Amino acid sequence: MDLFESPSELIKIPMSDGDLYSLQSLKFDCSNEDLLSRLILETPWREEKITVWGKTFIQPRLIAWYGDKGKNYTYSGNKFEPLAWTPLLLSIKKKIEEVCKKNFNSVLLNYYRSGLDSLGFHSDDEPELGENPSIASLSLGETRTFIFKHKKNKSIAPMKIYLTDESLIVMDGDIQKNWIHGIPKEPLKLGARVNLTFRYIL
Ligand SMILES: O=C(O)CCC(=O)C(=O)O
Ligand SMILES: [Fe+2]
Repeated sequence: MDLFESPSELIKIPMSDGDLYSLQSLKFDCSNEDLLSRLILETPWREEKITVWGKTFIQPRLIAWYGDKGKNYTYSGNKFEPLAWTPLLLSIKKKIEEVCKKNFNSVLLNYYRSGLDSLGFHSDDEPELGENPSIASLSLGETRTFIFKHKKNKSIAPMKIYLTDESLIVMDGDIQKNWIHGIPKEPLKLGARVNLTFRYIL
């Protein structure tokens, strides 16, 4: 084995009450830069609304939902019928399934146009994901900060993870039951980021 080769397997990140894994760098057949620009250009991005305490806001990022036919999904009160898989997304899915040794049947794409885009704290605990879902999340482009906060135990400090270009994280086990996660705004960051979260819908 080449000692300087980056690991090709997921590494467990120590965390209480949940399972979190990461892989620093996942390479595809085309460069990750090409992948990022193709995803930005070729995806039919949607702006979604979210209603909080009776007030409706436009979510500060764009999204797109792909998956197997019939695998509908409710997210932030919005119901999604998935778009049909593209060859590009299927090839990314295949690679991620090999690394994770798991199958996925849907993917949510998030497009953060700049550091002004963000994602509010939430857990991915919708019933259609089942008891302890495995969610594999690929990052392309600008590094953004992923913050986990424990839901009940305030003595457990929040955890910060830097989601760098071409990194993969996998959330598993009880993580959605015990933690919320989000991506805060970082107004000084100008670069775009696309995130793909692969999920298995029952
Ligand atoms: O953009 C990210 O890395 C997080 C995405 C996420 O948590 C979600 O889509 O549920
Ligand atoms: Fe999430």
